[in-house]
Amino acid sequence: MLLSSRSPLEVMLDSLRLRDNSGESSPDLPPALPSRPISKARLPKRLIRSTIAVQHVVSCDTSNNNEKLDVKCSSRSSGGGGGCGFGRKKMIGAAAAATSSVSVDSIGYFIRNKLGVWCKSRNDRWELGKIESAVGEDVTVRVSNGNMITVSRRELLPANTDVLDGVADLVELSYLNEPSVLHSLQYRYNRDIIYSKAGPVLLAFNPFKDVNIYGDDFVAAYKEKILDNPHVYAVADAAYNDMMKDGVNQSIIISGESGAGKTETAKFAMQYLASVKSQNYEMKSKLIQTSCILEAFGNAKTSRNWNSSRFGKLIDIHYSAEGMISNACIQTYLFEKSRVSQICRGERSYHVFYQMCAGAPPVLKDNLNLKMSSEYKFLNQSGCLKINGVDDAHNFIKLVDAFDTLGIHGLDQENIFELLAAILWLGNISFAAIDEELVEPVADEASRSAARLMGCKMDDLMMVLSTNRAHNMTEPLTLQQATDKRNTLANFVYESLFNWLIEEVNTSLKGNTQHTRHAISILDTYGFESLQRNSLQQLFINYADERLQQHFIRHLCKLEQEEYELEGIHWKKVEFEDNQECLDLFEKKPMGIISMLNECSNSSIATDTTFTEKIKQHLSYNLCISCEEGAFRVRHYAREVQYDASGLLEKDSDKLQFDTIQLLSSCKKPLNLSGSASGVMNQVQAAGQSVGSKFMDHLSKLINQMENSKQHFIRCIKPNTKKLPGIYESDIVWEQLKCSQVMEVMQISKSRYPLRFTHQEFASRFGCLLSTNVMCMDPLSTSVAILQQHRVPTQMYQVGFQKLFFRGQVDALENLRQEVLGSTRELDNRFLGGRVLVDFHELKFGIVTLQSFIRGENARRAFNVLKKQNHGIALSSLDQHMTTVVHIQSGTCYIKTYGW
Ligand SMILES: Nc1ncnc2c1ncn2[C@@H]1O[C@H](COP(=O)(O)OP(=O)(O)OP(=O)(O)O)[C@@H](O)[C@H]1O
Repeated sequence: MLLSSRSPLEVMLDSLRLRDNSGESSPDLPPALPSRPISKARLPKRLIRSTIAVQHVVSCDTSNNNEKLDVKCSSRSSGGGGGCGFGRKKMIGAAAAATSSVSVDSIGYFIRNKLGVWCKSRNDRWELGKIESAVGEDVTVRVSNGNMITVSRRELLPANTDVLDGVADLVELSYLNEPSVLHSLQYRYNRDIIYSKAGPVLLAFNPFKDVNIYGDDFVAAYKEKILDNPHVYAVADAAYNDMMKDGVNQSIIISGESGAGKTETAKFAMQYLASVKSQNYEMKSKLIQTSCILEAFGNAKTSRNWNSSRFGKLIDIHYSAEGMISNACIQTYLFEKSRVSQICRGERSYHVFYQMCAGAPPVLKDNLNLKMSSEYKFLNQSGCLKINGVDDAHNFIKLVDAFDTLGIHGLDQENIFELLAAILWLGNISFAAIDEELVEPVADEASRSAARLMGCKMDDLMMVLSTNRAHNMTEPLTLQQATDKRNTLANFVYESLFNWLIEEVNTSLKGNTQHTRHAISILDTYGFESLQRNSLQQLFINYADERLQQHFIRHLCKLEQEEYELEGIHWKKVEFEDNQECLDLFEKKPMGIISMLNECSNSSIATDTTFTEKIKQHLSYNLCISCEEGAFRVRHYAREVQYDASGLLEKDSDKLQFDTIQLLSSCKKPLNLSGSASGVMNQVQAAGQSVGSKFMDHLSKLINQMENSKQHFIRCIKPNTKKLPGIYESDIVWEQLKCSQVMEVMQISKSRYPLRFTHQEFASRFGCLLSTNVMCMDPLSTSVAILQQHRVPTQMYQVGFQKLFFRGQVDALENLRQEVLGSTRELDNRFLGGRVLVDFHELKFGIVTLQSFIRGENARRAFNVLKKQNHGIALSSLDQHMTTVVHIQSGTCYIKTYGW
């Protein structure tokens, strides 16, 4: 009767307790609870002898009788019969038995006890249900809608108890299986709780709606620790506090698919970091306004996201020693310039074009000869000019405000808009046939406006668009060549404008570099892309994504486990998929994709076909690549993508024709177009570096910068492909969790030891907690003595060759240490206080004694003088009188000093 009212968790805990007590392995074992590796601590010999059996109290408060289970751990912790020797890979005896029982994820226990399970239904969906009966391999389950289904026991997974529904950190789930994790996340998502922790990673679900959890009040609540549930503000707060406390640079790495919410998350993190301390108002508003400019010029509507960032960015916010923002800097990479002249159906070019056409005031429109967006070919080619719910005209006003805040004023703004209009007019330049194949540009409103707005001669522009001039030879152009040349020119002008703007924004954010101490960097990466036609841009985006994924698993899966292995502590290795092979495909020198691409784009005889042949010849050993006619497929960690080889080399070499550079150099507009043209020429042509190899260098610098900082990871998740609120598509979510190896990271975190000290560090930090004199002991003996004296449960730590690893309990030791140090300080103060008082009295006594002697001496001298003057008149009576006065004076001084 009593048992029937108990929760399944309680039943399981009881069963575990009974098993532990009896020391036998029951056939009715529950499946693995969170694994608790056994301590490896071996007591140094000296301590083994002297230590009385240490009792580790394992609290099992969940049992009905509230009984405490006292496990005598002296043999375990002393490394005796249990074989728990310190610092070697050992799992013999009790420890080994524990491990094997932990690894048996027996569903049998759930079946026998008719507990809650997840079962895979016929449509391949996980359903929650209760075991009804079992015959052989077949198990009948009553699912949540009341229906009975019969499945094989292999298609069952243990379910967590209801109390664990919607836990803030998924690592707290007893069973970390696919349906349990998905269920927990859905539970939270349905309640608009979009942030959850997956161990060290923050999972951020895109709500596709306003969830009212941002703004000054929330910033204040996280700052003052009134709120501490998972949130991007909490991550930013941790980064800020770690920077201030440890004096180490921090980075917040935000990743996820396109449209998962990276840019929004980065904005919220920046908002918090700009407000965390009452910052300089000007710097704060400048920082916040940069997003408006970056989004107008670098974001566009794509099929996956109406506000997709078409560049990667790293924002460094530098702080002074007092925690005030001193300056900031933005680095961008892989800007998608081809979007200026080519857009897929249903997508848009950069927002700023539409904003200007919709919102420019009449005077500016006249000056630019500006038409509606529908009249420009670069904009109308995709059949999409508007975005639902977005007011381009209003955003234009916000853009101008942002320019003003960042100090980009009057003439510069005019020049920016002139270049934007020039690009639109360039797109409208048409070509007329001069013979069957060759063409020349038409001298009309479009070419006139483009030349005027760029500040070059119309004839020069016409000449560049009708011929190729090289080595004193002039060749007329075909329609395709002329169109490509025009588009390359437009793309280049826009990219130069974008780079110029980033420089201006950085100048404005320069602030006070002298007081800079440390920085927090926010990395908002490109999301993985797989389009219908994938070319160079997608190849590099996906390579960058692959690189960052390697960084993610290296930090959260590889390094952690390698350290445990190196230190020889007990650790059950969590297998994860390493994408190193795919990365080698790109990075290997001299025969990786990027090096080969670089070599081919610098060669005058290489073609796209010879490039793919080269790939086939040199990389076919790598299982992550396969070649086809005019294309190759790469098996990325996220999914397989087919890349079209045509045009790859040209895009990678990114060369401007010589006459185009000359034309740009002659432009009168001051936004450094000519400078950019020669700059590009110098970088690309002189150094012989292709876009790909430049990007690879840039990316490795970026990764190095992050390696040298403390890292905080945020993984953004797209809950559905419809981009709508309230829809949770489990398979879409699972795909993202699986690809990014979040499940493996959680499994590692579940049993990881987040705190670690070298023996030396631990001994010197907590040595003050030992009651006996330990000065002669080595650091390991001291450390173990501290752990034993303070009864730190063995499942809370492990002792490695050089380090101690902790899962917790260090806070308690730290508090004790503070108490001990606090009372020592008080004693010191008391002692010092008494000492000062004694010193004061001694000094005072000296001064007063000196004073009395001086006064006495003065009086004696005055008496002698008086005696001589009165020639012995009443000499004896006077003599007696003076002597009495002097004695009285000296006596008074003595009494003043010492009292009676
Ligand atoms: N926390 C949030 N609250 C409200 N809406 C959000 C949030 N995060 C994302 N969104 C919505 O989702 C859209 C897409 O988000 P965002 O642009 O940040 O995605 P992304 O991952 O940066 O995509 P891309 O890689 O294409 O740039 C946003 O424009 C916004 O409408």
